[in-house]
Amino acid sequence: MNKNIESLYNIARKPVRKIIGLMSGTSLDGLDIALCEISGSGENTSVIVTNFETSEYSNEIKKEIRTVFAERNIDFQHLVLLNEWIGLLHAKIINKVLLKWNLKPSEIDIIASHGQTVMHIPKILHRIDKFPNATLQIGDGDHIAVKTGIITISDFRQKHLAVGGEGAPLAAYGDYFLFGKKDKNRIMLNLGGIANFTYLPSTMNSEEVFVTDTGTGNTLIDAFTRLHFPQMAYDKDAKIAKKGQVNQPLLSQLKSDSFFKTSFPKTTSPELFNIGYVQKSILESNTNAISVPNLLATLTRFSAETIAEAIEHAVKTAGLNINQFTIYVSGGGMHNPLLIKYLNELLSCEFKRTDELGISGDAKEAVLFAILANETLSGGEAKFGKRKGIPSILMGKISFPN
Ligand SMILES: Nc1ncnc2c1ncn2[C@@H]1O[C@H](COP(=O)(O)OP(=O)(O)OP(=O)(O)O)[C@@H](O)[C@H]1O
Ligand SMILES: CC(=O)N[C@H]1[C@@H]2OC[C@@H](O2)[C@@H](O)[C@@H]1O[C@H](C)C(=O)O
Repeated sequence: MNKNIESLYNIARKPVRKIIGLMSGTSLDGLDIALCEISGSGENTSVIVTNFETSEYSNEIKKEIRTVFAERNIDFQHLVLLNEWIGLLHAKIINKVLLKWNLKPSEIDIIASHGQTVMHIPKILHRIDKFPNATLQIGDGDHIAVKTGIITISDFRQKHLAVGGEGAPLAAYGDYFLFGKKDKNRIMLNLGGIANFTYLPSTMNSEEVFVTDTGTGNTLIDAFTRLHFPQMAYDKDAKIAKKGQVNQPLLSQLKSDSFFKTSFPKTTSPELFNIGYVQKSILESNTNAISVPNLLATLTRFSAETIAEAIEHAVKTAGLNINQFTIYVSGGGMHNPLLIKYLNELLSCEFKRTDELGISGDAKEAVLFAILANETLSGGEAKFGKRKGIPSILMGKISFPN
């Protein structure tokens, strides 16, 4: 037997697997690295996150990615170069972090790499009949495997597309395995660049579980902060937005896009929610004179209202009331006090962070990819029915170090 297949077989049979989950999201803030000790699979999965770190991207890295990120007209050579460069970069970051954590690569079983999304275009975004839903994550897994010496599972989203999904959100699988609990109605709300939530009903019926994006989370707030204050990555602690007032005509215009009327599950990306989207809404609502604090307050309210309305809709459709739920928040937006204040005003239920369930909200997405890799290796029993958004499939491609 090929030695790599033998290692894979042995890892799959281990009682506890050490899996590094990697996530670099749409905010381009850095690479999240979560070292997880995972045992079991499916509903019997349990995880201990032993180490977590975000390796901040330098301005050079952010600039390189932004030249292609969500852009329709790019230098094609640059994209091809970045695919290799990001793979090498992620491998270098892992090797450095392992040294810092005093761990040898041979102590790690698997790396689960999400890669860097550069374009996410479901049919509702590209609207070209003959083409399917599409998404692209770059940073090839082979580079990571070869440069770290660790078997790497990557490119999770393509399988979801192959069975008719939109390639995202994938959070529901891990959310259900880790946080689903009989007799507890839970919403797992991730406030990333794009916001999404997983609906976990107290029945624990996997066929009722679903996940959907709701629209923008932090991406527009970040984009306009950077546009007006190029030295700032984001509006830390909402210092600027807190000084502003919500502009109602602009808010109504922002909320008028057909995305918000599309049924669940749905996904979106900065291909839709970008600076141009807001500038068009400003023109159409005749609010050109809006101040920067008022604009940031309005964009924050836009995120909050669209999230709250999507959650209310899901809960009402199930014949339940929001006060029967606890919302567990994760993602960088949980640190934005104005966004959290608005969400609290709009949704009359208990809010907590996923930290209270044992997984830090900053680490959650990286952990979720470790869970997907664990399923690919040792799971595959969980059944979610035949629904489009959460098909019962295993995802990821396997790269061997040699
Ligand atoms: N102290 C803070 N105050 C306000 N906003 C914050 C704070 N800390 C983090 N954020 C927000 O969180 C963002 C980073 O979030 P996160 O790392 O979850 O994004 P991501 O993983 O790239 O997103 P996605 O889930 O869409 O892929 C920052 O760009 C900023 O908008
Ligand atoms: C294509 C892509 O990278 N989508 C991300 C992004 O960030 C949040 C939201 O948009 C979500 O759909 C997804 O990531 C999470 C991890 C997911 O798939 O569940």
